[in-house]
Amino acid sequence: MATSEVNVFCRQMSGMTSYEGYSYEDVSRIAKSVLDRVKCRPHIGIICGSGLGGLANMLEDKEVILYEDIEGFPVSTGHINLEHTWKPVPGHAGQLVFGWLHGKQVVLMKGRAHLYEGYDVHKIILPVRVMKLMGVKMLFVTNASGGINPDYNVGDIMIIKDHFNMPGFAAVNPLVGPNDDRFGPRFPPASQCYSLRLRKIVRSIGEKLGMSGYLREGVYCFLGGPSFETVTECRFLKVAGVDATGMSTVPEVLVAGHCGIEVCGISLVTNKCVMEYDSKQVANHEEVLETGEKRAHDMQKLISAVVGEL
Ligand SMILES: O=P(O)(O)O[C@@H]1C[C@H](O)[C@@H](CO)O1
Ligand code: HPA
Repeated sequence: MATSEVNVFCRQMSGMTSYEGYSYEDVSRIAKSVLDRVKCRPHIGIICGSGLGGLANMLEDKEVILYEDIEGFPVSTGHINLEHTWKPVPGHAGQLVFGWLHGKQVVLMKGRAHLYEGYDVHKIILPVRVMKLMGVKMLFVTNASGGINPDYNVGDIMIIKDHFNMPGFAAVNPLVGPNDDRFGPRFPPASQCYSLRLRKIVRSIGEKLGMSGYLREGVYCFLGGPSFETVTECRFLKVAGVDATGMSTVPEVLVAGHCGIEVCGISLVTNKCVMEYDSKQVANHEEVLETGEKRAHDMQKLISAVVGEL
């Protein structure tokens, strides 16, 4: 039985109607069609969060493919503004950029899709499985987040040591659906998603680069968005042991871990979450982008130095 037939069978058996995943054969075809268009053979993948795509400028011998030219790739949905004009989500371009970084072949995602755009979680993670079948062994995932930990400051760089998959409580998990063992096991562990080896390298290089004052290690929480959190939600996350919260990353990390890619997650704390009921402070995407711009250079310096060390 072909995998696509297995998928149909599983759906019929379980009464599922909403599974929108891609079969192993689909992903193989897409990976091959991408590799056919570039010379690069990447071993390292990088996913750039809001405002952090500037890392692409550091690549040499760049080759760029637009997401819209790749079968199945999610494109940024944007929004209609008050002049009734369509605008892409600021900070989220849609380019797959191949090239060399410190002598290593890398593939970089400039922009990613999010649940809040309306995409099914299986669509969001397609690029990670495509990376796997292109030969990627290590993945760096970055994002912008709001600081929950009261000791954190705007501009802090947090090495992710663990995550809290809040939508996972309602079975919003990219591994829901028929499992194909060629990707990974049915019931994968999630307690070691973030490589201790890579965390140590990032920390030691960050220290050498003089970043100790704003380099942290903590827990990232994934929420669906697009609304920022209420005060009560932020207080709940603090009690749960969360240090910073955002709207991405966890689906990609779960899928990378499932298929044996070593993962490193780095989060830029772009704003402080509102923890007081009578506060006049409000979270907003402009602040996220502004902090992203200010710290983009440091984030790029850190990731490129780590890649150089590998
Ligand atoms: O792709 P990331 O997680 O960096 O994007 C962040 C989270 C939301 O999409 C948006 C909120 O400002 O930026
Ligand atoms: O405060 C925030 N909350 C959720 N997502 C975010 N992304 C950047 N900042 C935030």
